[in-house]
Parts: sequence; structure tokens; C-alpha cells
Amino acid sequence: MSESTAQTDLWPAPTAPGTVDATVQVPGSKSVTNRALVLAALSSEPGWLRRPLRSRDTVLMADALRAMGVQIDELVNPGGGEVWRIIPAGLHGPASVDVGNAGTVMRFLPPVAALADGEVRFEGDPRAQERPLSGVIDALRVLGARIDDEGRGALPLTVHGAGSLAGGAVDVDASSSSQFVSALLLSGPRFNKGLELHHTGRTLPSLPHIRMTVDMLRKAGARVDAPQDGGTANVWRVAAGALLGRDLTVEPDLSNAAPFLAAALVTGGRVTVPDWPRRTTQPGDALRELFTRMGGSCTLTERGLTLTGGGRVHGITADLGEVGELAPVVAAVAALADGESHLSGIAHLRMHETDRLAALAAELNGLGGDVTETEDGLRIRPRPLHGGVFRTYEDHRLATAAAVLGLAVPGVEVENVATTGKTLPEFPQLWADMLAGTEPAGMGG
Ligand SMILES: O=C(O)C1=C[C@@H](OP(=O)(O)O)[C@@H](O)[C@H](O)C1
Ligand SMILES: C=C(OP(=O)(O)O)C(=O)O
Repeated sequence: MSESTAQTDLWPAPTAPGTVDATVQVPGSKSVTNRALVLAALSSEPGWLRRPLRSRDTVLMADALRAMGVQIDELVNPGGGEVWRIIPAGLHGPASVDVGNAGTVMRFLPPVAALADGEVRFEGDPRAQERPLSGVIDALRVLGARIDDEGRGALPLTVHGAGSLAGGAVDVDASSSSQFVSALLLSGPRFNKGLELHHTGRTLPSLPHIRMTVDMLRKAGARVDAPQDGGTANVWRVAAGALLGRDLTVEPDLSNAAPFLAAALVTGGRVTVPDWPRRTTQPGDALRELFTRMGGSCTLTERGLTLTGGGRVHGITADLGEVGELAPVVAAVAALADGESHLSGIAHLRMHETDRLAALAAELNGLGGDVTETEDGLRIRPRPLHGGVFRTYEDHRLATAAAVLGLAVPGVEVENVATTGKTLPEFPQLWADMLAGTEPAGMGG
């Protein structure tokens, strides 16, 4: 948890005037948008991206690829929504990349830079320099890349791209971030010998995100063997070969649907998220099961996913290792529940945008909660909460978690709500719109 910014920018989290009843159109998935941009940049023909997410993380990704020579045109679709046309070109330096605090940018792009011709310099926010990257740096060196990180094993660094990379077999410990695996797989088809990646760590978080990588690679024409389909455990193989341009419509970001669905749960109301995919690799799909266990009920129809709160919120014992992105909002809901919760499998959240376990414990306890950190998660004992400042440590998911608490706890003031711009710049407006249709207390149902 790094030092918090000044507390001058405080957003009074609105209290729910009654039961929420709303339809919330959630913008596109960060993880899908940024993978699609990388794959399109590496492909041999132009591609299209419909309804991409426009947020800090995805704009940083697009700008970085442009800096390496890729053309990305942003078009307005008269039928609604944005369309980006990606025209790949010979990747080249010199280029300078600002990764911000985007894990996807800082991890997915050094392998792309190794394929570029020339130097690519990577810099980022102070927090990005603390986040793990050595798994990618060390693996790229084994695969033939020259990287100057002055021995840090972290940002800032310079990749001296040679226009191609040998590739081959490599061991990677990705226990601190699944993005090490995704990063190498995404560029793998463009390595001369392809890639054979052995994960050597004891644990591997966020498996759905690795499945998303494999799925999107295959849809772009890559040949991939993965443990998920009965392949060798902990081994991924990517054959060398060309990638095809795609015309892809981005699914809504299901992890960013979490605070809105949580609003239905904690107010005993109803929220529908249109365009919820019937099949998806996004970890946010697990919200259906998690929030059902916490007292809601879900229906998936052609209108989308509707979550209806049951009037009571239950505590939960859950291993969130595969779906760590959901932990902050689940923790907020758990703090409002009728019983204790144990969230486990999320030690790696200590190296996310902030130390999320420390931050959630400190901020929930600051409002009167009883939260303790465990070795790999949080124990949350619901207590009557009171208002106060909820610090967000430049972490979008801390801000949205605080908004959920604010629905039930008067006087919650959220520091720097604009930090939601990392993946959901429209958050305050979407939240206000959701509440505008809320039935006053006593009239809901
Ligand atoms: O590949 C991806 O798009 C992501 C993978 C996960 O990272 P970790 O495995 O580092 O948790 C997730 O938390 C992050 O928000 C997005
Ligand atoms: C961990 C997250 O982001 P990043 O892609 O920066 O790792 C997140 O969005 O919860």
C-alpha cells in the first residue's frame, strides 16, 4: 500500500434511497480489449475491434502499439458504439512506452518489443515499478531477447528489439501473476521456434485469464496446446505461424459489473446487465455463483443477466484465486453480510494496483469493520459501520468497492473516485444513473 494522495478530492458515495431497480450497460472488457489489440498488432492483416473499452489501460495499450508503428484508427459507428481499425505494420523502435499502472501493458508488451526492430523504452507509474515483472524479463532473455533493466527485474527497462526472436522452451514461475504466462503466449506465434512454456511455481492465479489468452489466440488462427484441454499440466505450447486479422465485438467487462450487481444484492433490488455472454472466459462470470451464495438469485435471459437481491446478505467462504479481480467488491458485500466471510487464494493481490489485502482491511476497519488479513486472504466479520473517508490508493477496484459500502452506510466519502478511469471512466455517472431509477424505501418490490 503506497502513501495515499491528498484527501481533498472526496466523492460522497450516495446512499441507496431504497431498492435499486436498474439496467446498467457495462462498457467493454479491459482484458479482452488489450489482448485483441496485441493480437491485431501482431497479425498479418488488418483487424476490427467493436465496442472496445476506452479507459486509461486500453488507451495506454493503443498508444504504445502506435509508438511501435501500428496504425489504430478510432471510428464512430453510426449504428452505435466505437470501432477501432488496427492496421499492423513492421514493428519498430525507437519508441517510448508509458505503461501507467496497467499490468496488461507492462507484461504483454515487452515480448512485442522484442519482435520490433530497435529500442523500446518502458516506464510507468511509481507503483508499476514495484509490481512483479522478472518472470517476463528472465523468460525473454532465455528466448533470445536483449533487455536492459539495470538488474532491477522490474520497470523501467529498455528492450533492444532485433526484429525477431528465437523462441523455444522456457521455465516461468507465474505464481505472482498469470499475466507472465499470457504475455509470452500472446507473442508466441511470432517467435521463430514458437514457444513451449513450463510454469514452475507452486500456484498459478487467475486461470480464466490464461484460458482467455488461449481462446483468443486460437480464434486468431494460432495453434496452442494447453493444460485446460487435457494437455500436459503446467505446459503451454504455441506453434510458430501467422496470426489472422479478426472482426471482434468486445464483451462487457464482467468484473466491472460487480459493483452494480452488488447494488442489487445489498439493497434487495434488481439489476440487469445487458449482453452478458452465455459462454465466456471472463472471471466475472463467477459473480453469478458467488452472489447467489451470498443471498441473491440470477437469471440469464436474452435481456442479459439479472441479479435480484433476496433482502439478506450472507457471508461466504470462497477461494477467489481464479477470480482475484472480484475480491474488493466481494469483500465490501461481505462487510454488510449477516455472518462471517473467509476469502482465500488471493495472496497475489498484495502486488496489484495497491496491496489490496492491506488496503481493504485498513479501510473497512476505518469505518468500524472487523477485517483481518490471513496468509492468503481476508477474514471479514460484519460490524455496524459508520461513515468516514475511504482511501483508494489509486486503485479503481477500491473505489468501486467503497461505492457499494456507501449504499448502505451513510457518510462514506471516497477518495479520488476518478481512479476508476483505469478501467471504467464512466463509473460515477453509471452509478448515479443506476440510483436515479431507484424505488424509494417502502415502495420497492
Ligand atoms: O490477464 C489479464 O487481463 C488479467 C489477469 C489478472 O492478473 P493477475 O494474474 O496478476 O492477478 C487480473 O487480476 C488482471 O486484472 C487482468
Ligand atoms: C489487477 C488488475 O489490473 P492489472 O491489469 O493492472 O493487473 C485489476 O484490474 O484488478
